[in-house]
Amino acid sequence: MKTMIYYFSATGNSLHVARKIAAKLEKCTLVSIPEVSDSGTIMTDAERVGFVFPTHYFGLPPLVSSFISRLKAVNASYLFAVATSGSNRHLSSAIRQAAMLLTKQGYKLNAGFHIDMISSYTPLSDLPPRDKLNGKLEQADLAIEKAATAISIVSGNLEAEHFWLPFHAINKYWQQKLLPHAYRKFSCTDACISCGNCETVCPVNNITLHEGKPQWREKCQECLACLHFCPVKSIEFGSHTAGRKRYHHPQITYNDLISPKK
Ligand SMILES: Cc1cc2nc3c(=O)[nH]c(=O)nc-3n(C[C@H](O)[C@H](O)[C@H](O)COP(=O)(O)O)c2cc1C
Repeated sequence: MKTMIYYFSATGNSLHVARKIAAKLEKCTLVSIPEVSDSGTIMTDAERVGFVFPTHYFGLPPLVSSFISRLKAVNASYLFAVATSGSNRHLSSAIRQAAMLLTKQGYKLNAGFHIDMISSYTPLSDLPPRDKLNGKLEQADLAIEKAATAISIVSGNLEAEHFWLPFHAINKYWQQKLLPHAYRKFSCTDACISCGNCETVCPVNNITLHEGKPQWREKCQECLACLHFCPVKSIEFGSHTAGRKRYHHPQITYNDLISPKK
């Protein structure tokens, strides 16, 4: 069964999940959503089509919603979505949102999974200590294995999202009212070594170096890849990230996340 998995990942959690699922399937291709986001309609003739993405503000990242709305999966008989997150699975509308977008396109979401991992949203809370972090990722690997098995046997397992409507509303508010101004909250300290990693790792090419220092424009998705992959921790977002740890999934590197076009 020909399979296509479209993923978006800023700090590697979702890419790790996408790779683990792909390893269980024959004839599976992984495609980075930002890589194809500039094209209009996205066509695929795969029979099994999946989406793997982080939960952003209790729902879908806008890049992912826009992508799903433009997909033409002409032969698809099984569609699945996997949302990675940093906290409790019930506080999300991501799978429901993906299902609604697909319904609008005339498709049915057959399976949806939440994988609790490590939160990349360090403006809210710092990372756990290393042993706790590793333990959480081990638990996540078990959940990924279960989801991958279900997907490999085309099981129709759609995980419930209780009270999804308020979270859907929060996600829309963030997308419409807060996200357009998010880029203004980034700053760069004197520790910056002008390496350009932030510019290269930004999935939407929203950062340029000006006199050696990063400048953020309006297209920001608030994914925080720039902050987490700065080798000298010189990038801050708002006033709470200073002194907090940086994160990427231990099995995913900076090179795995940068676009081959760069
Ligand atoms: C802007 C933003 C908002 C987030 N919102 C949530 C959230 O509402 N609930 C949650 O559990 N995790 C949230 N997270 C954490 C991510 O969903 C989680 O760390 C995810 O696995 C990151 O995936 P990635 O490494 O593939 O980017 C948020 C992260 C970011 C950057």
